[in-house]
Amino acid sequence: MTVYKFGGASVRSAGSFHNLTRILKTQGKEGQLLVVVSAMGKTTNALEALLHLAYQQQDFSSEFANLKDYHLQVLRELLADQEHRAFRRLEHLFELLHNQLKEITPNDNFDKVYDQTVSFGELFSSAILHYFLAEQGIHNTLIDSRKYIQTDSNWREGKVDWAWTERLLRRDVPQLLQQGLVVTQGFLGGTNNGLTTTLGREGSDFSAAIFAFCLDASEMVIWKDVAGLLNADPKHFPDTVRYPEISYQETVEMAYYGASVIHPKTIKPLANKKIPLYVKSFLDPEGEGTKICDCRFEVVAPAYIIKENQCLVSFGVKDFTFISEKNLGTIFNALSELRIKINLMQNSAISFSICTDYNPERLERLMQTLQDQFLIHYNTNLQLYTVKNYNPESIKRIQEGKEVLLEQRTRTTFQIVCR
Ligand SMILES: Nc1ncnc2c1ncn2[C@@H]1O[C@H](COP(=O)(O)OP(=O)(O)O)[C@@H](O)[C@H]1O
Ligand SMILES: N[C@@H](CC(=O)OP(=O)(O)O)C(=O)O
Repeated sequence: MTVYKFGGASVRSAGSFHNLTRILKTQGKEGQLLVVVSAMGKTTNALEALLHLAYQQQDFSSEFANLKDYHLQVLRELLADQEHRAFRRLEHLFELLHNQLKEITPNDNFDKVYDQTVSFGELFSSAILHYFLAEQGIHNTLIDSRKYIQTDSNWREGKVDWAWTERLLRRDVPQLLQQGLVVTQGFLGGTNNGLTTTLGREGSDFSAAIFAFCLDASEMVIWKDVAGLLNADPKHFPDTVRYPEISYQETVEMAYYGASVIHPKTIKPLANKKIPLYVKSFLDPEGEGTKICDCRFEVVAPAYIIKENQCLVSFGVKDFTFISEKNLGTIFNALSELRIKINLMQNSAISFSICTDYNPERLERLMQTLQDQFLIHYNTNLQLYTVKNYNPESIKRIQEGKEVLLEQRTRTTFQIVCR
């Protein structure tokens, strides 16, 4: 079987749903296909904004109405029968979202209500896709990924119970695939007591890889708005080159450093079973794209990766003793407790610095935890630039016009934290 993943950009309008259907009709492999879909366009951001308003007990009615209108309008454009039961289904889902938002109080665990709220984006899009494909003559079964991808209650980044997930998927999905296409949501999981979890922002690629792994897919395809995996984000670099074929290892490193085209957790399950991953363009479905597989191609072109919205935090000792392993242990424990991930780190005699994604709430809690023991300073609004397979020209290119706050290099990788 094959797994296809369509992200927000490929389902952002009625036209995109038509395009997706064309891809299924023309590119559809002989055999069985499971389609994983993300929330439409920027819906997850809109849901995050709604959640913040509700959490602060502010009025969210106009933002809610906008989101509902957007989805209903797409459905109206897709279905000729304006009385189709898909409308009732969508109305019902929005009612559930509204109830969820109304019940939120500032005392709730934010991360827990985040998952119960932000997950609606994929419930909306998958319902729309299910009804629309059926209308287009593509028989399909919609399954609820929250009932299959089992996680713990590590809200916003649920840890997958692989054995349980595999058992559930293998029990039900193979027979559904024999009857036709299976459609499901990316990004979502569920706990064993029926609560919703999410797998981390942009986690639908990872969802697709979980399905591919558990169902022994022969290949997985992620459909994007780019020609394949490129050596840089074309939104920031005008002269990119596409990798026709690249190894899992190169890709996982690029994803780790912040190449947002693939979620970093996607590669491991696929590599473990040597399932090839294709990155293809939904704008040019016939195009070759990129094959990511168990190969060892020499990568010649340097790869440029930018992580935005970075924060550089320095922990200094207060008494001129040197930074010790004990100090580092204290800092790492606090980071791990607060789920703050280090993107880059460096230590000197009397201080230790980390570069991390900027999250004001977590940073505030980090300060509270450690300020008695360390002098803590931080800078925000920074970027982390990484060049893999660098050469002197590529280093010059990324340093130009930047104020560099921290620099680090290995034999293959050059990184700067700058503004
Ligand atoms: N190395 C890269 N190669 C290709 N695209 C990249 C790369 N790095 C970042 N991108 C960006 O990733 C985007 C596609 O990923 P994303 O927006 O997450 O897709 P979706 O949400 O539709 O799954 C592209 O539009 C491009 O701007
Ligand atoms: N909708 C979720 C999950 C996701 O993966 O989306 P996309 O495939 O559009 O990046 C998010 O925006 O984080």
